[in-house]
Amino acid sequence: MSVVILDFGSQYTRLIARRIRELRAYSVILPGTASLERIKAENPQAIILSGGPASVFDPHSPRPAAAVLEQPLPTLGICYGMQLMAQTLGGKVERAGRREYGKAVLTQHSGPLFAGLEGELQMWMSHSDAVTELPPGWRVIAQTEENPVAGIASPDGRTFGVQFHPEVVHSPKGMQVLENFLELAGVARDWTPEHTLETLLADVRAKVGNDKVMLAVSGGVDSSTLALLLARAVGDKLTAVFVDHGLLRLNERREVEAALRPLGDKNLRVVDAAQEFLSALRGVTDPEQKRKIVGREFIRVFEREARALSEQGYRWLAQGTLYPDVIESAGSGEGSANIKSHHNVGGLPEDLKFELLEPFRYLFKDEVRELALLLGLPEPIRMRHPFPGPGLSIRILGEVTPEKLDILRRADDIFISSLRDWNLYDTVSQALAVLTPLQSVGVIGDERSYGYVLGLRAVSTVDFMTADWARLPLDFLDEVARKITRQVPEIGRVVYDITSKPPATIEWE
Ligand SMILES: Nc1ncnc2c1ncn2[C@@H]1O[C@H](COP(=O)(O)OP(=O)(O)OP(=O)(O)O)[C@@H](O)[C@H]1O
Ligand SMILES: O=c1[nH]c(=O)c2[nH+]cn([C@@H]3O[C@H](COP(=O)(O)O)[C@@H](O)[C@H]3O)c2[nH]1
Ligand SMILES: NC(=O)CC[C@H](N)C(=O)O
Ligand SMILES: [Mg+2]
Repeated sequence: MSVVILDFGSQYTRLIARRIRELRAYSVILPGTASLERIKAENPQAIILSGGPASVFDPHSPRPAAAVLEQPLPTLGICYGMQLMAQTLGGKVERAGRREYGKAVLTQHSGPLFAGLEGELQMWMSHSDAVTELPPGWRVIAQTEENPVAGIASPDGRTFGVQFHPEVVHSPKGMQVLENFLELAGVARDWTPEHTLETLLADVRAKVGNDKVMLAVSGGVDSSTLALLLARAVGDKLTAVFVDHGLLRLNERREVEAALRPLGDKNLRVVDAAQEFLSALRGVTDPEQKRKIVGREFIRVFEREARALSEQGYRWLAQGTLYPDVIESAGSGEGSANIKSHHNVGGLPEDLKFELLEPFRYLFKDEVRELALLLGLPEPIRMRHPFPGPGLSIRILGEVTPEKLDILRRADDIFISSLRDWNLYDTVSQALAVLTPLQSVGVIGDERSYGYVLGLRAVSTVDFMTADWARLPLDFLDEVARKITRQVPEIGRVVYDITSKPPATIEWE
């Protein structure tokens, strides 16, 4: 039993799948052009047509097989999906007089798709085409000020189209719309994180067979959860490698080694590669170049270890890659833009000798944390703030030098330990310090000083795709700034970053 999501290239297709999982239903994403037989093979109870960048006027735009829209299963078309439905079934789509982008308000809505939702509803829109005539017998079920056809229902009341995107967080009641659709369609709601875990275990076993797996493990939640999953799936075919690239935080290597000890000495390798990383980064200031260098150096270390450890070599390199890493690196194959090359995706060298094993590639951080709970990952690692693979190299703006690493380590440690002392660590999703190349003038003991500007950043977020800056108490920030300028004399000024994502990202590079 499943919900089949037909993908027409929307940025949000994976988000639709994620929402369906959150509603405890099982979903499968297929290409928008999949045949009806292929769809039927998934035993669907309902179908969702995603949005997409194409326009239904374009003769080359992707279309569902003709029979798909004529079959009787309950279907929800979102944006481009709704436009496809309307056009194919005898209605009309036209270029809208005014585009709708961003927040829109449904001034009117009616019927079971909006059950439990009263009054005006804010929904996120992103379209320039609009349905202007309905297929015979269909009804309008939602309108905005700009758009008289923001939602439509079929004559049998089981198939719907919505011009807005119920799957994004900026549609605060969008989940209710999706849930209503699943209810109306009678979709089974018994898909739990336990099921996800079983599916991942089975997939890994089927893929790996008798081959050996090298796991890149960082002590972060994603790769540590993956370590437990792989240990369960493939047992002693697994070797975990933790790389100390010289870009770790104060005491981090010791802490990570202690945390990973349960994997067993035999299955864990800690590699000191600081010299290689630092010399490869020498003189480099461009953020993308730094990321690519780190990505390449990581792989060179894994290749070397693989050769040293086993004659037959390792076929698989496992990484704790998540979907946001993939989207931001434009590796999703869905036409999204390159925001930054995550070292583990867009930063990989082209001549990679491993096959990648990335079971979490389509999951989001909070979903991995759910799996971590099931697998018994200790709480401090499960709730640890993320720390990017390129480490402090992307938190030192400009060139990375040993001196700057030392300054940043001491400052970062004061910030993070103060968060713990004030019991604030768990109230934010991620916190970090950034060393800028700026220097500014100050006065200490009547003398002029000239020190670096340090940025502090703390954010709250669920999926790390969007984030808001954390409203940390002013007394806390005051204490941290005093401590840092007192204990790290190279820093002359401390600033707090009050930018959300978007428009900024969480890291500064
Ligand atoms: N120092 C490291 N040694 C070995 N592998 C690493 C290291 N840092 C990162 N990686 C690999 O890169 C992947 C992506 O890093 P990322 O920081 O996003 O995930 P994580 O460290 O597992 O979790 P978190 O996001 O909580 O830090 C990791 O899952 C891991 O496979
Ligand atoms: O392993 C990683 N390799 C990378 O290259 C990388 N870049 C960003 N991040 C982390 O991803 C999340 C979103 O970050 P941004 O808002 O800065 O894009 C935040 O949690 C970042 O810390 C990375 N993690
Ligand atoms: N987000 C979408 O699905 C957009 C659909 C179509 N490209 C439009 O502009 O209307
Ligand atoms: Mg990490």
